[in-house]
Amino acid sequence: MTRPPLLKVDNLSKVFVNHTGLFRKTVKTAFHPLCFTLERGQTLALMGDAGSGKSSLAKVLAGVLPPSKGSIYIDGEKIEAGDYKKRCQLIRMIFQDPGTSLNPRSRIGQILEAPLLLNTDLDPEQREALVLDTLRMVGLLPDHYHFYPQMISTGQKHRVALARALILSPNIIVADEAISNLDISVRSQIINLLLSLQQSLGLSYVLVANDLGVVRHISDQVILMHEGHVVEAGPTLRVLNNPQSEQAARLLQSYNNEYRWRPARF
Ligand SMILES: Nc1ncnc2c1ncn2[C@@H]1O[C@H](COP(=O)(O)OP(=O)(O)OP(=O)(O)O)[C@@H](O)[C@H]1O
Repeated sequence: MTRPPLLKVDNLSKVFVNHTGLFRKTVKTAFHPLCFTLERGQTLALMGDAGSGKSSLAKVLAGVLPPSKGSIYIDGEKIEAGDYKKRCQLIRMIFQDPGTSLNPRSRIGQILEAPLLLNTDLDPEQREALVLDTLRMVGLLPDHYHFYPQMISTGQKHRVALARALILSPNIIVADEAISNLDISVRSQIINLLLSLQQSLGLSYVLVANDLGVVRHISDQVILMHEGHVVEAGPTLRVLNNPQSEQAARLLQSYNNEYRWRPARF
């Protein structure tokens, strides 16, 4: 029997309904029904112009937002919307600005311990050992356990955010433009770290990306979005080098104009 894909998304959609008065509401479709699969150890980049639905899709995948319709399967098993405990052991999210998503009043050790307290039965010693291992895995020192977020650099904050996502050993990490605002050298270090973790742990990534250089360098598949619709999807090099529609070509052209990043070696 063939193994199911690691991630299968089936007719997933998101509509925001906001009540603006007693009998009034606004309805906004963030993304229309879409389907895709992602294999183990592979990276999918979500690209598209502002408001095309990338962040909403990332949040629905990670369980931060409930879907309006459709299903998500991991390893062939359907993930139910309310099953947070199971979902966060399979799929974890790094938010748009990891710097501000770290509580300034908590030490790094406490920040990393929090998901373990909520989701595992590990005792304090086991939790501390796992936190220290995870700090090491992302290139931080045991001493960082006692630091507060404001005592470390932006690049180190990104490493902490990555450690927090990794600590429950998920199969998939979803990152919402988590690397786009970094300066070039820090960005290269984080990208290299993501790639080496992917190789050693067999992780899969779904990355909301706004830089063609990054997408070309790290992703295997791309989904191009516009106004909540998938304009084009497929293997990265095929989509970037040979877009099949005028709309996809136009979208890529706008990224070309903003091209900023090239892989660098450290
Ligand atoms: N909570 C919300 N309530 C209502 N509409 C929303 C909400 N969040 C997002 N939207 C709308 O859904 C659409 C998709 O937004 P989303 O943030 O997913 O797009 P995006 O591609 O990530 O954009 P950006 O690159 O600017 O972050 C937009 O029109 C946005 O205004």
